Amino acid sequence: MSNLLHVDSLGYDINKTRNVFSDLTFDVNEGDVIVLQGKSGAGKSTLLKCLAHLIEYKGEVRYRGSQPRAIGVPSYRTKVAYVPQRPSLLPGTPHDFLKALSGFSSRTKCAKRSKATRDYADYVQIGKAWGVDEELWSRNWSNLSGGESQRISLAIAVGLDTAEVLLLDEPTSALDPNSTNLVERFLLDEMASSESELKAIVWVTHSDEQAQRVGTRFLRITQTGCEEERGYVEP
Ligand SMILES: Nc1ncnc2c1ncn2[C@@H]1O[C@H](COP(=O)(O)OP(=O)(O)OP(=O)(O)O)[C@@H](O)[C@H]1O
Repeated sequence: MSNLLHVDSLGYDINKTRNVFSDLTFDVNEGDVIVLQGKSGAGKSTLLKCLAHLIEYKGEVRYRGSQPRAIGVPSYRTKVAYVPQRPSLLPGTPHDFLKALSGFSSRTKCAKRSKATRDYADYVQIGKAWGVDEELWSRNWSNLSGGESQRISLAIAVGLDTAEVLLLDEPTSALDPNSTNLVERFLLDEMASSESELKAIVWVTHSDEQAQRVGTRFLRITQTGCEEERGYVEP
């Protein structure tokens, strides 16, 4: 299986003083669903942000052998995409957001099946499969529930279909068991489909059951490094 991300001696300090983690070295390969483990505050969300090149870090991350800056950070982020646990409060509606996103040239260039220009209806369809009513796409983000905005953000990330690696931060934390099941199934089907760009997921979850259902690898991070576990272990 080909290597997608190589993470070498990655470290993150808050304000250059407090060390959150250091010396994280691991690979993300095609077919991996890596469940990130670590106690609360260990830096799981921070690690995802580093991998998405959203915050400054020490060490190196390479995507298919190249550094994000060499690829161009906006293009890199279309290939290695971060979906936050709680979408930051965006202006306007999800529909407005999609229109703005579709206009970014980095996305248009990367789209294999012209999904950057795919119909609004296609995204709505993905959302519908997860129980998101069409009407919600035209509602202001600020008036959506946590679970609604979480599913819509994920539907947008998956629908764009430019990312080979998705970085998911507790993607179903606000969902009921049925919606959780639908989202998990959809993501694993996308991973298995040769039509989809998606080739690997780094997944943060606090659910033991979910970790067992979706994980193919289990990586524990600590302040001083990371290690592979045989399965999910409660922090
Ligand atoms: N901007 C920031 N300023 C100060 N401290 C921060 C900042 N961002 C994160 N931290 C701290 O860094 C540490 C790692 O946070 P992070 O959210 O990555 O942990 P986590 O493992 O995802 O936690 P949880 O499992 O509770 O979601 C925490 O101690 C957090 O308080």
